[in-house]
This record gives sequence, structure tokens and C-alpha cells, in this order.
Amino acid sequence: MNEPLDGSALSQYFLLPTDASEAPVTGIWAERRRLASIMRTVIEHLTVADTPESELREAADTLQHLAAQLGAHPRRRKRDDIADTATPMDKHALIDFSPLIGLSNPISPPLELTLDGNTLRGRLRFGTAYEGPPGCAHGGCIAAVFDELLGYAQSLTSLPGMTGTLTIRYRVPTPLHTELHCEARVQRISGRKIFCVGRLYAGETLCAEADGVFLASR
Ligand SMILES: CCCCCCCCCCCCCC(=O)SCCNC(=O)CCNC(=O)[C@H](O)C(C)(C)COP(=O)(O)OP(=O)(O)OC[C@H]1O[C@@H](n2cnc3c(N)ncnc32)[C@H](O)[C@@H]1OP(=O)(O)O
Repeated sequence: MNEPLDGSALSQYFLLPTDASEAPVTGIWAERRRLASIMRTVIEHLTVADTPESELREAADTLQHLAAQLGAHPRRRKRDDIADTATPMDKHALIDFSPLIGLSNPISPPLELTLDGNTLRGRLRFGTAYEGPPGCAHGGCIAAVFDELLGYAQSLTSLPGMTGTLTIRYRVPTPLHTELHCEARVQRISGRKIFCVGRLYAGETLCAEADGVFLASR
């Protein structure tokens, strides 16, 4: 028996990426996402391109200037009870700056989520910056994807919690530069414990599986 996922408990606080009614993002959030996307591309080029030293120096100088420029602005007012990234009026922030799904966070692959009944589905592609064994995704990055995927699934129950235990079984190496798909569901809830399972595939190939136990707050 799978537990229902509907997200109503969370949607009052966050604009869920699984919410099909999400309005087109414009203005400051659109620019944040664009900047993050360009930074992702910079990271990819840094890790693969055979760039001459002089161009690397020039790029570093440009980015140093940019970092100083962005850092000159005051920090956004933070909503203490929720998150570093969240603000009182902004439903985008926590999700949009997530390290795994955040479109405004350049370190996210990003993992793209959709809700399909009681199954949470994800799609992503690991670039070179996520390489572990040659040509393959780093196991820690795969674990991070599962933590987000299972964590997000259990957040859509009426009883969201934190990861207690996450167990990954790496079946075969997960390729880089390949469209990957993954899925997660909440198997059962027992008291404060939420048991979740997930799988990651490259095409038809099962690359890794995960079991997670999440603990709802007291
Ligand atoms: C707010 C919502 C935000 C939503 C964001 C949108 C989605 C974002 C998605 C992001 C997702 C990212 C997600 C993240 O990254 S979450 C970040 C990673 N996780 C953490 O940092 C958690 C750190 N650990 C703790 O806070 C505590 O140890 C917890 C809360 C886990 C338990 O401490 P607590 O004091 O509460 O526990 P208890 O002693 O009363 O024991 C109670 C029961 O539980 C059993 N037990 C205990 N520990 C574990 C364990 N580790 N595994 C399995 N079982 C465990 C224990 O045997 C007992 O069972 P029983 O004897 O009753 O049978």
C-alpha cells in the first residue's frame, strides 16, 4: 500500500515544483534562474574545456569582479523559522535554491520532479562536474539525488520529516551525460517513521535503488 502524496501540507509555505499550476517565472526569479543556468555551463566548461591559461585568468578576473558586485548587496531578510533561503513573502525561495532541484542554484544538476499519482518522478543528467569513477556519476551525488527524491516524496505526505537513514544499493555504474529517470514513493508510515523507496534508471537499466527512513518531528 503506497501512502498518498498530495503536498497540501507544504504548498501553503512553498511553491512546489510538482505543482502543475505554477505560474511562469518572470522578473527577479527569472534572472536568478538564468544566472544559475549560465553558471552551470561555466562549471561544465571549466571541467572539460582545454582552455588556455590566459583565458582562464581573464575568466577568473571577470568572475571575481562579478562576485564582488553581487556581494555588495545586503542579504535578503531571512525567515528564521523556515530556512536561510526563504523570505516571509516568497514561496519560491527554499525550493528554487535547493542544491538538487533548485533552478536558481547552479550546483543543482538540476533534478526535475513531477508528481504522478502516488509516485514522485524525476529526470536529470549528470555533467562532468559530478564525475566519480571515470565516465560515471559520483556515488555521493547519486545518494544526494535519492535523499532529495525520497525526502521530497515524504514531504508530500501529511507528516514530513528529516532523513534518519538512507541506504543505497548501487547496481551498475551510472553514466554521465545521459538522460536519467528516477522514481520514489512512500511505502508506509509507522508512528513517526516514514518508509520510502526509490530507483534510478538510465533508459531501461536500473542503476541504483534506495531505501529511506524519515523521522517526522515530535
Ligand atoms: C519542513 C518541511 C520542509 C520541506 C522541504 C521541501 C522538500 C525538501 C526535501 C529535502 C529532503 C532532504 C532531507 C534531508 O537532507 S534532512 C537532513 C539530514 N538528516 C538529518 O540531519 C537528521 C539528523 N538526525 C536527527 O535530527 C535525529 O537523529 C532524528 C530526527 C532522525 C531522530 O531523532 P529522534 O530523537 O526524533 O529519534 P528518537 O530517538 O526519538 O527515535 C524515534 C524512533 O526512530 C528510530 N530512529 C531514530 N533515529 C533513526 C535513524 N537515524 N534512522 C532510523 N530510525 C531512527 C528510533 O529507533 C525510534 O524507533 P522506535 O524505538 O520508536 O521503534
